[in-house]
Amino acid sequence: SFKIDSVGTGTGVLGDVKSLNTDKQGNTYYLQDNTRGDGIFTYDGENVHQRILDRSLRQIMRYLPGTLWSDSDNVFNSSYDNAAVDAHYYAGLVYDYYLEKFNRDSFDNQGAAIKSTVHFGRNYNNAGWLGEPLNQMMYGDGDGVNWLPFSGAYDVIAHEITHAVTDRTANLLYQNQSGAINEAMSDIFGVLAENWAGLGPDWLMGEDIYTPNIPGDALRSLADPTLFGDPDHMDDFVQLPNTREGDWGGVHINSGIINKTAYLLSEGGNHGGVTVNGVGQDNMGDIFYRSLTQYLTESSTFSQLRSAAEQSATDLYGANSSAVTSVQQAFDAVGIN
Ligand SMILES: CCC(=O)Oc1c(C)cccc1C(=O)O
Ligand SMILES: [Ca+2]
Ligand SMILES: [Zn+2]
Repeated sequence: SFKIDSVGTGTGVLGDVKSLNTDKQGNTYYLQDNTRGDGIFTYDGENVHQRILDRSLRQIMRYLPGTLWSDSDNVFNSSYDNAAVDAHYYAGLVYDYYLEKFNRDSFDNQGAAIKSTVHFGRNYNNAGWLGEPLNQMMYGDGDGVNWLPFSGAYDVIAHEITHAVTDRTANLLYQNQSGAINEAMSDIFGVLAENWAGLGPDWLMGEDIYTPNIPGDALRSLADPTLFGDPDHMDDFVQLPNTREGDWGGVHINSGIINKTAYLLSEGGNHGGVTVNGVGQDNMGDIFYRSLTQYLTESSTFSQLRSAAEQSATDLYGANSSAVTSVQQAFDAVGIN
């Protein structure tokens, strides 16, 4: 069918109004943005019962991606619209971030369509990137106490899309140290994208949707992971079983050590008895992006990330550059050799 670009408006999870690229077919408007790559598509998961989600991915796949989001007047201002508005708008902004900062055309660098399903499950406290064969994001509505709808936070959406970037590049195995690097990459580019978009600047993850009744907290902090119980040094690496209950070896926990490394490399500081001279957010982002896309592999360890970052800084700024020294300082500060 022919694509008819149109521009609507919508109200997000936090009540902010934003313009949306939509597709007009007849007298119906769809959350289909034809202006970026092969398109950005937002679907309604219709709150298919939680029971289904607790079953296998096979069960879930029968219900995804759901129904392409439609509207009669191109004004997406009902409360049920809020999660879809943000999923659509922020996915576009993440597409723009990767294109502008790294000249990367969508997560596969070939303009892949970015698909998201909102209202996934019932009061579902979860968000995620569903890889092959679905290749899409899913966002739960949250329970309203611990979480607001997950697409309401730009850093969360950038976190999820970065999982797709990782899958198509280093493809870091989602367990133990490689999994913690996988998680840290999503947190790092989640924060960098949010700061780039002027929606920060902070070094927190998920602060806009986490515990709406408690101000100032977040899911994770990159500046000080220990604020929310995560380690910031190898001495405190948490050994957990490689099981769902063990967070696959603590991928969302030990990521704090790599998150701290990235924060120190960017902002500088004293940690673990080491002084780090910061290189700034842009240079840190370039070093981690090059590490992720040129040097890391699916089984990379923290130590191999250090080598990748040193090599990336050498490629970008020269062997004797201060940036290479800063990389060494940052990894020394968290005890990664
Ligand atoms: C900040 C985004 C995040 O961590 O999302 C997840 C949640 C809320 C639960 C389970 C997995 C993830 C993830 O994407 O790693
Ligand atoms: Ca944030
Ligand atoms: Zn993640």
